[in-house]
Amino acid sequence: FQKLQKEQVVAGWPSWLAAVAGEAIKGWVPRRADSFEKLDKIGQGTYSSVYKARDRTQKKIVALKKVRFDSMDPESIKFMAREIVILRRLDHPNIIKLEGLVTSRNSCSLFLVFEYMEHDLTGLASLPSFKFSEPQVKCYMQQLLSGLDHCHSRGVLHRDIKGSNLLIDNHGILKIADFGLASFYDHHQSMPLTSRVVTLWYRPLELLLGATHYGVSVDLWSSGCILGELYAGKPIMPGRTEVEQLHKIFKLCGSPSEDYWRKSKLPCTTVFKPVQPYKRRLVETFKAFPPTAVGLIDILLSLDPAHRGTAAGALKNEYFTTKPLACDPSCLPKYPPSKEIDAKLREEARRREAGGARSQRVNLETGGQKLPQVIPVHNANTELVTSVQGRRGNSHSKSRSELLNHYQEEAASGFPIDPPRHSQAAKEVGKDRMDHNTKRVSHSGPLAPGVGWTKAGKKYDDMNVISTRADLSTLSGLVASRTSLSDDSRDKLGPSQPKATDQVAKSSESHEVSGSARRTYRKQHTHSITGSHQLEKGRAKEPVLHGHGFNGNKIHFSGPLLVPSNNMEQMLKEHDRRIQEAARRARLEKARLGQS
Ligand SMILES: Nc1ncnc2c1ncn2[C@@H]1O[C@H](COP(=O)(O)OP(=O)(O)OP(=O)(O)O)[C@@H](O)[C@H]1O
Repeated sequence: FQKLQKEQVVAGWPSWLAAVAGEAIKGWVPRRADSFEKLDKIGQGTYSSVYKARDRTQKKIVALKKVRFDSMDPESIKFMAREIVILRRLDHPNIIKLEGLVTSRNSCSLFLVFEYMEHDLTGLASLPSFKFSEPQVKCYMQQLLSGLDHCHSRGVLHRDIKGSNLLIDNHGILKIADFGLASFYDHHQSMPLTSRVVTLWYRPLELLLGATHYGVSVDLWSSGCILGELYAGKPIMPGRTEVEQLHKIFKLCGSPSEDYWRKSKLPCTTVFKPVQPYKRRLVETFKAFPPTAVGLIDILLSLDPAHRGTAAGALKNEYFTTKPLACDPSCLPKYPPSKEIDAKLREEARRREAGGARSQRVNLETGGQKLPQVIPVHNANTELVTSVQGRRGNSHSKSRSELLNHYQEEAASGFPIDPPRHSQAAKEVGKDRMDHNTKRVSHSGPLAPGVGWTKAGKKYDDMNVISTRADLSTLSGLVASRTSLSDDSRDKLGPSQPKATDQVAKSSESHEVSGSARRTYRKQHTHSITGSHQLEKGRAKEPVLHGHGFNGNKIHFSGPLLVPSNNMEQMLKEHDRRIQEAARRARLEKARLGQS
């Protein structure tokens, strides 16, 4: 082992990487930073900044993902390296290809080199002038499911399937990206995994109920949400909090059978089980969609994970065998470039945000025309970016720090790490990531305009038939929540980007449940709230679920754990009230900062 480590250092790898993540770099040599010319910043993730760059050696454009971690902390390195190990395990036309790593013996940073992808599904769906045709939706879904089938056949769960992680190149090829939350899994689901994965709107029931033994079905649920979204033109279950998400699932998919509740040993079932069952209304809600699409959505959004089938099975569904068939990717329209413009406008918005109330006044005075003056963009792209900016804001309640805390999962992943000696170290990593470094990002959002064949302009309501035409005005009201990032001065790939100072909404609390099921658990997650619902920077608490009170950061649950269904409505009202209260405080605070 030490010999291999030495060899890797000789090959040019930094010792901190070779020491703890040898498998991630095995057989590779690091690429030199000066063999790339950094162009635009095109993406900002929870644990990364992504740049468009020119590969001087290969003479092509690539994406460089600069991953953030603490090179002094082995756990942090191992966690980051898992993404690399997983990416290297995969090899499929519908999975993003990791082409190399950029670092050097004396460097503390690491860049992942990817093939460059011009678009993502969320961005394309946000194009106001485009509507996806049915063959096009089928084409994207086919590629998504093929990529997923490959992941699953190699023992990998993606665990964050959503439109912004589905990248699309200029030839119409879709590739699944962002394996930062991915994990290896065993088919028997014997090893526990964390339930704190998958962006909220795409998160299946069992994870919301705290499941720790799950499999490919979590990705299939997310795919069902994507399919529904592509037809509806908006996210089909856009919950703002976990409780609201559950409620949306119950209203659309019905509540689980008595048998499900009885058999499932999920931690939160007693808390969330409604007294009156909810009827499944999926078919009538989506009655404007083609029947075969509804049939597949119905399977993918099965409450029981076992009924969701497999990606391979979904590919054989009659949805794909009925005319109109999926088109060939090469037949898909060519879209205008958006990533750089998207990134520049985000940056511009950030600057304006940083300028506070004063610059807001300036924008008002100029009739909001400031942006196009700074960045000359094609009209269509201006619209595109507006809606893209909108759709990037979404409740993204994932916690990589919690993943980091989840040692069993690391073990299940097959990633070669030592068993934890003391869990506190990892907790500190998680804490550090949350508090000092990343604070997590809320991101991604709706896949905007739907296929658009019926009922234009119908108001969206969970219980109403969902319109198949997007209301873009609601989308552009979404606000992305971004992390405050510290730029690495050791970044050798060119001048560092200005610091992102977008608002971060963070929620962190521990719930203490008293009564027969007394237990304590911590959860930390981020909310990105739409429009005026921005949460204040700092700690915004989730609502009390059932007549319990806050005590500092703890919520004490006492009394019956069974929540009567009418309390769900009450609970949601309370949610809204708290969110609005937080938003009001945030506005006041912003105004105060603007004055000072
Ligand atoms: N190969 C690529 N080509 C073009 N753009 C890319 C590529 N990879 C990533 N991006 C852009 O960068 C963004 C962030 O990348 P990625 O999702 O991998 O990072 P992350 O830190 O894991 O983000 P997240 O917080 O969204 O999970 C993406 O949403 C995408 O827009």
